[in-house]
Amino acid sequence: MSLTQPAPPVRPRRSPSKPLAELGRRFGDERSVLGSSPEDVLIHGITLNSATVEKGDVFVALTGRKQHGAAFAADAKAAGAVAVLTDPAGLEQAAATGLPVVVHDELRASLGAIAAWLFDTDASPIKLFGVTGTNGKTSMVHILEAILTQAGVTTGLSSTAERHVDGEKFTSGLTTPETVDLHSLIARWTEGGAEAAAVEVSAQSIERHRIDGVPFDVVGFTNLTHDHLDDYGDMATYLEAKRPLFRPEHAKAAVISLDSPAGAEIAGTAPIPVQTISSDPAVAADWHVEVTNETIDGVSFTLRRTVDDWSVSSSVSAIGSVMAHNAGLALAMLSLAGYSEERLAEAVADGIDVYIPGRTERVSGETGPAVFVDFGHSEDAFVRTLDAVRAVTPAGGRLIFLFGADGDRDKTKRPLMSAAAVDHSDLIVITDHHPRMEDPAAIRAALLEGARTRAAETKPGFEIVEVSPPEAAIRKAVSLAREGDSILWCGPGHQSYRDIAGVRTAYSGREEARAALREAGYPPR
Ligand SMILES: CC(=O)N[C@H]1[C@@H](OP(=O)(O)OP(=O)(O)OC[C@H]2O[C@@H](n3ccc(=O)[nH]c3=O)[C@H](O)[C@@H]2O)O[C@H](CO)[C@@H](O)[C@@H]1O[C@H](C)C(=O)N[C@@H](C)C(=O)N[C@H](CCC(=O)O)C(=O)O
Ligand SMILES: Nc1ncnc2c1ncn2[C@@H]1O[C@H](COP(=O)(O)OP(=O)(O)OP(=O)(O)O)[C@@H](O)[C@H]1O
Repeated sequence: MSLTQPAPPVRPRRSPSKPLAELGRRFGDERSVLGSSPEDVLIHGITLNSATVEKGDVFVALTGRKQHGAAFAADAKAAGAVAVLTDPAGLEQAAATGLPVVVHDELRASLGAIAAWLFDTDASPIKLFGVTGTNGKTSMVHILEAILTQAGVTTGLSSTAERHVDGEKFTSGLTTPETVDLHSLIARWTEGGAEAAAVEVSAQSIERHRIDGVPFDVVGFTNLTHDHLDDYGDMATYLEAKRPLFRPEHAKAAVISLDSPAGAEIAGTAPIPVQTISSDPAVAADWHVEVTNETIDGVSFTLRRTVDDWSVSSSVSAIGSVMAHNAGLALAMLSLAGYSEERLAEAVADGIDVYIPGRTERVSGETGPAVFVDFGHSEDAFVRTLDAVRAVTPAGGRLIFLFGADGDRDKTKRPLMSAAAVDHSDLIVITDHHPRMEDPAAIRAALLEGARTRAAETKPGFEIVEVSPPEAAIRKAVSLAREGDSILWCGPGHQSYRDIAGVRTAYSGREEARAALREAGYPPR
């Protein structure tokens, strides 16, 4: 796949086949132009992007932020589209192609119903799990998948990192696919015989109608902490963007973590059955998670249900107490969905064996410093992952922290990220991440200022190094580290590119870290 093209949606192998006339009747208005024999035109797929059109598709031309999709209707026709579905603003350009055009006033808000009709999503027997929250969504859906697989359940997954179908892995574009792509994915899971699927649900996807018409059985809430304020302005607005997931039109029931203040707010107001979970024994909740051991290979925990004192002890092969909490939340969601306690306990009796791509992922081998690559890009994620790595760093070992910040994203979090870095590590290396259209030196300068201010206040003499580009920064971090030290690199996670001035350049933080270790004489994992 090209780095600049959208990831192609996952489609069912047996394409749907529905008459254009029915699409027009159900969803079009009087301005629609269906041509002379719409009963004979069959729709076999649907897409929002001209670059991913296949023969027989209806092309959805939406009003975008930058442009109108109808500008690409001719490209869609050339690629095999048989009709265009658009809003009134797109009608003229769409009709100019000579293709039949179905017009709908509130197009984005009706795409869920349209996709559910085309893919028969309502008839899918799959148990659907959705997870939202600022941090932990990707980790959660991979943990849900791991537990279900260990319980013998055939499973699908949709995360920021990957989509999983029938044992096959597909590249993700958006965290939560566009509406029509999500319904298409559910159709593919259904066709492959999946019994359950776990879907990561971003706040952006809720408000942009991407999960419309998707009947979640149980949804989970991890936390709400400072991020995305470029999109939402303040935390109250950000919370409002998450809230609709916990309404009957989207979900039948929910498990909500009380570990951030927004949890109690959502749990107290959600008009669906809700259970709560906390890692604080002093907080009243339906479930409690207690961490019992942390090692470099993972974390052990006990999950206990308040009502009957039922408990299960297990471990998860990912480091940090947050991963124990994520595993507890996942088990509580599965229990609420109807999986029996016996089945769940048996599934996790030998631990939860999960690989979460680029989340506190260890890339170092048996010798040299322990090196972890992570996707964290917020203050809370920094604190949690730094503490997780600290807990598995041998006594006397230093924790070296390498990080950058996203360009063109919430700038207000930069000083907070730097302060967290100073507070929770022993030495920091500031570098670049995705500068996007910003000047990378200016982003580093903001991070440096935040770090120097915090260090001057609380840790005089604290060592701060600035190195650009990140390929050089990770080598610098490795050169500074000794046996027994740990290096945590937050930012690149699972990704295989960097966005520099709007151009995606091939690049993998995990591979750069492995190369840096190899060059230093430490065979990596
Ligand atoms: C702000 C936002 O949500 N933007 C989304 C939106 O883009 P847009 O409105 O700017 O689209 P546009 O470029 O004006 O184009 C208009 C229409 O023309 C179509 N088009 C465009 C070009 C072309 O060659 N052919 C074509 O058909 C586009 O598909 C689109 O439908 O519609 C596009 C097509 O579906 C999305 O790819 C794009 O997501 C962008 C990539 C994005 O970054 N979204 C972020 C905010 C997002 O949703 N993030 C969350 C996760 C956040 C997190 O947890 O960190 C997510 O769920 O991924
Ligand atoms: N429950 C949690 N609470 C706080 N931090 C967490 C939690 N689970 C994972 N993290 C950390 O948060 C960061 C992001 O993790 P993850 O990718 O699972 O979350 P996410 O919600 O999918 O984020 P994104 O939307 O950015 O992909 C990582 O640093 C990870 O180690």
